[in-house]
Amino acid sequence: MNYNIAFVPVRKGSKGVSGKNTRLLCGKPLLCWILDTLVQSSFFDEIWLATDCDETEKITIGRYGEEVKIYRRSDTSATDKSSVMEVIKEFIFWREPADSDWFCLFQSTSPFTTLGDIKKMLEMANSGRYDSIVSCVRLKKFRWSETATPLDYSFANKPRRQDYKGFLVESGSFYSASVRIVLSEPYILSGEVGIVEVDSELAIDIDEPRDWMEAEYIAANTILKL
Ligand SMILES: CC(=O)N[C@H]1[C@H]([C@H](O)[C@H](O)CO)O[C@](O)(C(=O)O)C[C@@H]1O
Repeated sequence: MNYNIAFVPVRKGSKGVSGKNTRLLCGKPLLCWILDTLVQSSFFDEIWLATDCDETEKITIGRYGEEVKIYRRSDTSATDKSSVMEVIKEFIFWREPADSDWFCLFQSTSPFTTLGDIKKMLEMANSGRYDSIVSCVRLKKFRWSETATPLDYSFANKPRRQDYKGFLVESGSFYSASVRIVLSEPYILSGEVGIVEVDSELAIDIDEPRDWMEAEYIAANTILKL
């Protein structure tokens, strides 16, 4: 069994939807949707929130106590230009987990990540077949090239949507890898990559105000009705 570390980075200066992590999505701060799921899962040996923001820290301590640990990320890893790898590497240099530990990044902007998706990802991790794992969603759209050529069919043989397999797109929900990969490679995905295909109805990645409205719709009409 791997030693599993869940890591959720947030920052106060988020653009697109301002203050989104503390904003209430159907009555619950956005950040708490993924943290609730991680805590309820009991799949993780450690759950970390990496933040530069007092308010997210306060909400997290108040709701989860010791169950979610706080990592105060540096200002340099929390600018508009910072890549997520900066805060991940900063955290790992500080925390010094074992090379064989399994590091799981969850984006709070995908609040409807399910226990089933996480279980599948950790089972794949435990199988020892993968160096890293990413969540993807299947889209049944027909892509076109910039030079006006259809990429997914020929004019002579266009499939019906029901018969079309579609293609996979990163959902943004989670990314995971052994600590060895995270430390030695430029990106969290590397080596033999496994894919967890997640439900396209739930796999939102909140970036723009329009995404927030869609998330509210999904929360009200799907999640809270389950
Ligand atoms: C792990 C990772 O790569 N995260 C990146 C995500 C995903 O690429 C996106 O959520 C996929 O949908 O995009 C950003 O938030 C963005 O471009 O603003 C930057 C962030 O570093």
